[in-house]
Amino acid sequence: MSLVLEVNGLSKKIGESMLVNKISFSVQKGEIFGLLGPNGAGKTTTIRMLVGLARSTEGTISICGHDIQRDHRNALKNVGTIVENPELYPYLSGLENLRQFARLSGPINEARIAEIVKLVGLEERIGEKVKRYSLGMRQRLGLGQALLHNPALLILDEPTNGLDPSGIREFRQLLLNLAKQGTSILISSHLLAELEQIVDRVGVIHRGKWITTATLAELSSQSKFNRLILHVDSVDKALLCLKTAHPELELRHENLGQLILEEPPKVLNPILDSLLQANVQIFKLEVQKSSLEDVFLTMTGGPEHA
Ligand SMILES: Nc1ncnc2c1ncn2[C@@H]1O[C@H](COP(=O)(O)OP(=O)(O)OP(=O)(O)O)[C@@H](O)[C@H]1O
Repeated sequence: MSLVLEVNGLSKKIGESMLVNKISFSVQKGEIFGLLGPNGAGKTTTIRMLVGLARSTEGTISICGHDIQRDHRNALKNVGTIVENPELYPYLSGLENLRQFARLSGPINEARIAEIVKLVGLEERIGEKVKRYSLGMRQRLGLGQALLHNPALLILDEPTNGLDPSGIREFRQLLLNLAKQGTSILISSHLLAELEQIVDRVGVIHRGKWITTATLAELSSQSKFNRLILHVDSVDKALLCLKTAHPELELRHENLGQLILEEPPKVLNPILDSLLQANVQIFKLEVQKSSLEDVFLTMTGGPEHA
């Protein structure tokens, strides 16, 4: 598969701070790649370098084979972006905004504009002034602007910030459709849950350093804990029985009727046999693995502190 974006040893230093520290990753054609990291991790700084808004201190960025420093114009010709909020004129209609943007970004004809309006699902409202648009509609119009010149790579910095759940869902669907048609997408977020449903791979960044590049399945396989929850009629009876018969077990008792076994053994028969012999009624066995979010939090040093 061909590489649309290749980043090698990229750093950004301001004063004595390394905002981004020798990161390397790549994005393939038609891939949705999530750039994931807690607040202040260095996502925006990275993206600003990728779209030519900031200079790197060291390292290289290549977009569709063009080095961003040596061949700035050809590299950036292949990029569409919304960094922070899309820049829109509120007193112009959606269509006038697109036309204005088209004039600025090169020869783009009316047919392409109409195609974009359809693609971002704004046909019915495109004649209205943008100041009357909801945040979700503005975001879709911004996406339309970014796509007018049919870029191979779309770069989005936290694009669903502030959108309601239905706005997020629509936006997600749009991105999935674009990727299916071959557009590569780099999308940043500080929330794994926002990326989970669309990305092929994620790159985790923390304090400017690259932690890992992984598919969601690979991340999931790094789950740290595994627990078994036994739903029983009497936790006291079950606890007494298991502590005597299996003192090696790590048991916890949190909720009414539930006994928690951390890292249970592979074969459960001896445990269940002991409980049955002690006349404990077992209603349900529940297995819990650490979630992807837990894996991410572990990698980045626990929940964020504002
Ligand atoms: N111009 C600057 N000078 C010095 N430090 C900066 C500058 N811009 C950003 N920083 C710092 O660099 C770090 C990375 O910031 P960046 O905005 O790239 O993070 P982020 O991952 O995008 O976070 P968020 O999710 O909060 O937007 C932060 O600690 C930030 O305070």
